[in-house]
Amino acid sequence: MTRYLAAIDQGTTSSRCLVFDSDGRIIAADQAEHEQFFPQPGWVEHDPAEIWHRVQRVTRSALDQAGLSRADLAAVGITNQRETTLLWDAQTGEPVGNAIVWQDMRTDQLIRRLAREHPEQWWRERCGLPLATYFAGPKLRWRFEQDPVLHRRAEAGELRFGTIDAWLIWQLTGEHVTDVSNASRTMLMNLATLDWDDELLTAMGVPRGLLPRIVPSSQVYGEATGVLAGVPVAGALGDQQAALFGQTCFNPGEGKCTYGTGSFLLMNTGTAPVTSRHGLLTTVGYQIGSEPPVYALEGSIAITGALIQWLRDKLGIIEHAAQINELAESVTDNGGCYIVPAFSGLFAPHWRPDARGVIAGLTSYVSKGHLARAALESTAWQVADIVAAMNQESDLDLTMLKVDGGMTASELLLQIQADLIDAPVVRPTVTETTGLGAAYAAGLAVGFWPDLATLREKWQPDRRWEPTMSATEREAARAQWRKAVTRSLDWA
Ligand SMILES: Nc1ncnc2c1ncn2[C@@H]1O[C@H](COP(=O)(O)OP(=O)(O)O)[C@@H](O)[C@H]1O
Ligand SMILES: O=P(O)(O)OC[C@H](O)CO
Repeated sequence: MTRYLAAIDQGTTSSRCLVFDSDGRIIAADQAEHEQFFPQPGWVEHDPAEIWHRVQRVTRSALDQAGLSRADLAAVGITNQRETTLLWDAQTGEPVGNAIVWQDMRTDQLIRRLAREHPEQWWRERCGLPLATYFAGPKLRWRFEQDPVLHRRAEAGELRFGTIDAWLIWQLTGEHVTDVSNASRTMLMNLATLDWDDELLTAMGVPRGLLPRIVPSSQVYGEATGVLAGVPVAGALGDQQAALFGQTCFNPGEGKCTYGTGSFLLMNTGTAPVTSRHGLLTTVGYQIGSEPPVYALEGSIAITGALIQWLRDKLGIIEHAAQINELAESVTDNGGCYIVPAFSGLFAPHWRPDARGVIAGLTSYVSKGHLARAALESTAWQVADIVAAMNQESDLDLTMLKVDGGMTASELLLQIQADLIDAPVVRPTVTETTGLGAAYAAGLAVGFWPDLATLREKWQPDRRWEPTMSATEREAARAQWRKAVTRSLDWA
């Protein structure tokens, strides 16, 4: 009997496989990191073959841990780091070079050229995204400009393009498809038609024959071979959209923030896309089968947990990420110190590739405790800026923020967050919402769960943080934070 669902969560630093029971509880999980390649400053690459090996390994071992065989699985869902771009050979299936990761900034100059070819508004109207190094389309054009032979091969139909979802589905089933939430991050898909847009393809120099077929987020794409032989591959979502789904944000105005290496706040805006005027992205949230798509507004932040890793690995002021909290609790405030971790420029709502990190307000009074507190505050301030932009954007005010991701182990961070957004912050019992969302999408497609209402019933709060800070105190601190942000600009 098939009583379980598997989710493959292929993230920026690691790949996970999670096995869920019908109540949405995790019964087994395994995780493996893959190598990060930094061939030049600002460049980040992954080896697609290594990723596929890691995915197979964690899938096998999660099933072993649970004492299950693949016949026990009703379906598998895929969720993935988004925007990361790769090419493979259509015949052999071998990757052609490394994947260019979403954080990679090599397309900076190209982006400036693209901005001269078409104004910002032209891009936004079609794909809902600002021109930025972040997205897949510019990465693809960069590869073709660097290597005209590659471009000729693409035009001759010898290559396949995909984001990580498409790569994994291709490996598992041999189908060349991408889910609509991932496609909405390429700058190649038209947000209204949900098809590849001829004007965008011409602007990016991308031949249509290279591209996967765009499919709903919840649908059977094919049957797996190999490690999951016979299991329907039945759902795929970009990882942040999967977390939105796993947090059951099914109604307009419901939103979540996932705090990991970076942080990503998405708010469901319903079945019509909302064009951002305040530096957010318009993206597809999810699409269930033949139902209309659900859109979301997103604020993407490149560096949050990665700052804690930097304090650990490069400054050595802590040994383990969790120690940041003890250190931050050893002081009562930030001692006047603000950190703006613009290591890869600033993403939403600023979109400033020229920004670089700053520590502002240093005096000889500042201790490592103050730095630790400023580091947690920098995460909360960046998210608060997104919440402010979200609330300006539409009449769907976020009245409560659902949170998840590795950094939500920090209760201090979540209290600071509630204070800075002046709204409650709620952490659910299952914080692996990304994997859960992918499992939900796959489970709906095969009838394992009947409907969204059933999924919503499974969401349980674990803990809630209420704001305690006075408005005067918050606005004074916000003014300091904003000043620190201006100091980070126009550096690179
Ligand atoms: N107890 C903690 N307090 C604060 N930050 C933490 C804690 N534990 C982990 N982190 C941070 O959370 C991040 C890992 O979260 P995770 O959701 O696994 O990230 P990702 O999916 O992006 O790899 C790391 O950047 C780490 O610095
Ligand atoms: O893999 P994560 O969790 O760092 O998420 C990365 C995002 O999908 C980038 O858009």
